[in-house]
Amino acid sequence: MPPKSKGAGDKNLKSKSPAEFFQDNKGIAGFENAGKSLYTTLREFIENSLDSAESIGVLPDVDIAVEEVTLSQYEDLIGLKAHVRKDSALYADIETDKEKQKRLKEEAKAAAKAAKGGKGDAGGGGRKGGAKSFFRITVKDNGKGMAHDDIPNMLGRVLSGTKYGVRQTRGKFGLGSKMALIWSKQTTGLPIKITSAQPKSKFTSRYVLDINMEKNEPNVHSAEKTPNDSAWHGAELSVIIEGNWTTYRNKVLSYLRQLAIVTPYAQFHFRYESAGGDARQNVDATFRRRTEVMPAPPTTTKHHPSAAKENQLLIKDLLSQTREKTLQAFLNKEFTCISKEYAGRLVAELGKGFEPGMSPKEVSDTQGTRIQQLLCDARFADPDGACLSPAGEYNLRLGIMKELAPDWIASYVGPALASQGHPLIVEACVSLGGKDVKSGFNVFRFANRIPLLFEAGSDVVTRCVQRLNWGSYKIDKNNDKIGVFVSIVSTKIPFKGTSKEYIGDDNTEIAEAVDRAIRGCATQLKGKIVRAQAAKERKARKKVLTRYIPDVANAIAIMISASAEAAEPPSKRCKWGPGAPSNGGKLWQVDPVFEGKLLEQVRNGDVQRSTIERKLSDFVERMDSEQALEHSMQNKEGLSETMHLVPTGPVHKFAPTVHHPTCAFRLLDTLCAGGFLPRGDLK
Ligand SMILES: Nc1ncnc2c1ncn2[C@@H]1O[C@H](COP(=O)(O)OP(=O)(O)OP(=O)(O)O)[C@@H](O)[C@H]1O
Repeated sequence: MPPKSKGAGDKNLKSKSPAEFFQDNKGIAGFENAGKSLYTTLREFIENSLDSAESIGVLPDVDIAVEEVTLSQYEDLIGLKAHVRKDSALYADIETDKEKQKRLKEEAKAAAKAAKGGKGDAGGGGRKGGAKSFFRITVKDNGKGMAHDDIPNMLGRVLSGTKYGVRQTRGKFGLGSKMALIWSKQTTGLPIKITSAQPKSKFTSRYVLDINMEKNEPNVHSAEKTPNDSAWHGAELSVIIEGNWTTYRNKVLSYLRQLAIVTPYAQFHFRYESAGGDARQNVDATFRRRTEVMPAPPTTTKHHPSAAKENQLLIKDLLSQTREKTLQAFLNKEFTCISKEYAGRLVAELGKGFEPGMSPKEVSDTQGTRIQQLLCDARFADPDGACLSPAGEYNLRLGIMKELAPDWIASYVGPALASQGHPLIVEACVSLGGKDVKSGFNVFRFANRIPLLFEAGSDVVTRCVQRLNWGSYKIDKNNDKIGVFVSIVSTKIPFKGTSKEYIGDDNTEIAEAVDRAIRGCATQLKGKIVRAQAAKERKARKKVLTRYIPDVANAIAIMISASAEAAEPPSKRCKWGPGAPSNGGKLWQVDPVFEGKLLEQVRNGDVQRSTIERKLSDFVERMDSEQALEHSMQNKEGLSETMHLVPTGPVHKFAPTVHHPTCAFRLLDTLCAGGFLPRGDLK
C-alpha cells in the first residue's frame, strides 16, 4: 500500500495541456505580435503546402491570399448585429486622419529598421488605442491532401503531425498550423476552414474546426464530404486572424522572393487585397516556375550511431521497438553506417554478458547504458546523405540568376556529415553584382529549403560571413555587391527554438561546414576575378598597341621604300646611333638575305603600307592570345566551371545553334528564356 499522504497537497498544483502551454507561450513559435503572427501563419501554411506536393512528386502550385477584413465584416462573421455608431469619437478604433498618417509613418520606420537586420519585431503590434486589423489568410496547394478522418487530429491537436520520423521535411514539430489556429481563436474567436482531397479521391473533405484548449482536442464544428468532380487533389486552409500588414509587407514579399530562389520548380501566386478598396495598396505577384527539375525527394533513414551522444534514451527506445531478433542484427539494421561485420566487432567489444545472437529484448538497462557508451566512443563513417534532398547547385544557381541577375556566381556543395546523429549537407553560392543588390553583404539563409529572415545576427551563416577574410579572395566587402546564399539540409536542423528562425554558431561541425562552403565559392570567384583583371589589362595593352599600328606601319613603309629606291638595306642606312655591343654596335641584327628579299618585294609592289599594317595587327592579336593562354595555364584556380546538364527529350525546344571553330552548342530555349543567356548575346 502506498504511504498515506501527510497533510493536504499543494493547492497550486496544476497541469497544462500542450495547447494551453503554447497559447501562453506563443512567442517561442513565432507568434509574438499581430504582424509577426500574420507572417508566421503564411509561412507555416506555405511550407506545409510545399512538403505536401513534393511528397507525391508533384511540382508545387501554391495560391496565397491575404484579404483585409473590415470591422463590420468581422462583426458579421462572429454574428454580432451591425451596430450603427452614433458617436464615433467614443470608439478607440476610430483614427483621425492625422493619427493614421502618424501610425503609418511609425510603422514604415519600424519596418525599414527591421529590414536593415534589426531584431524580429517590426513594430507589428497592431494599431494603438485598441483598434485591430483582421485578415483572412488562405493557402491552397496541389499536394497530397489529408485523409478525411485524420484532418481533425492533424489540424486540431497540438503536437500531432506526420513529420516526426528521421526524414528531411520543412515541418517537424506538429505545431505550426495549430499555432495559427490558436492565434485565430484568441484574436478573432473564429475557427479554421479546411478543404482537402487526396489523389484519385471521389470526394472532397470540408471541415470547420477549432481546438479545445484544455483537452488539446479538435472541436469539430462541421464536417462533410462533397463530390470531387474536378479530380482535384491538395489542401486549402483558411483562417481569419488579427494581423498587421503594413509592417510585415516587406518581410512577406522577401520571404516569397527567397522561396522562389530556393524552390524554382514551384509556382507561387500571391494576392493581397486591402479592405478600403484602394487598389494601389493591393499586391498581385506571381513567382513563376522556372524549371521542371525537382530535387529527388528525401527518404526516411535510420539514426546515425552518434545520435546516442545526444539522446540517452535512444538505445532503450530502439531496443524496445526493434523487430530484429539478435543484437548484431539490431546494431546493423537500426543504425546507418554499421555493417554486419562492424556490428559483430562492436558486440565483441561490449564484453562480458553480450553475445551477437542474444535477443535485444534480453538486454538489461545497465547493458543498454553500456551499448550507448560504446556507440558514443566508437568511430563511425559519416552518413552518405543519400536520404537528403538538397536544393542542388543547378536549382540554386537558376533561382539566384533569375531573382538577382548577378555578374558572377560560384557554387559549392559539401559532403554529408553527421551533426548530432543526423545527416547534414551544406550548399552555398556566392554571387557578385546584380540588380536590387546593395553594396556589402547580402546574406540569404535557408534551412531545409525554408528561407530564414529573422535573428540573422546570431545565425551561423552570418557569423561565418563576418569572420572570413574576403580581401584575400580579392573581394571588397564594403563596395562589392556580395550575395551569400547558404542552404543547410538535414533530417534534423538544430534550430534555436521552435519558431525556426536561426541556427546557432555554437555547433562546430556546422560552423566548419558552412565556412568551408563559403570559402569554396570565394576561391572560385577569386580565380574569375584574377582572370578578369588580367583580361582587362591585356585589353588595355592591346588597345594602346593597336592605336599606334597605322603610324608605325607608315614610318616603316617610308623607310623601306627609301631603302628600296636607294638599293641600300635599311640596316646600312640607319643613323640611329650604336646598338648593343653584343649586336656588333648595330641597332638590330638582320638577315641580309631577308633584307634583300624584302626590298625586292617592295620594289615589285608585293609589300606595301597596308601589308605592314596587316602584319603588325596579326602580331598584336597573336601576342594577346598567347598571353591569355599563358595566364590561364599559370592560374588554374577557378579555371574549371561546373556545368549542369539535364537529360533532354521531345518536350524540349532549342535555340539556334551556336558555332565555335571546334564545336557547336544547341542550347535549350528555356535557358535563354529563363535568363541564363539573353538571346542577343548568342553570337
Ligand atoms: N497543406 C497540407 N497538405 C497536406 N497535409 C497537411 C497540410 N497542412 C498540414 N498538413 C498535415 O498536418 C500535419 C500538421 O501540420 P502542422 O503545420 O501543425 O505541423 P508540421 O508541419 O508537421 O510541423 P511544424 O510545426 O514544424 O510546422 C502535418 O504534419 C501534415 O501531415
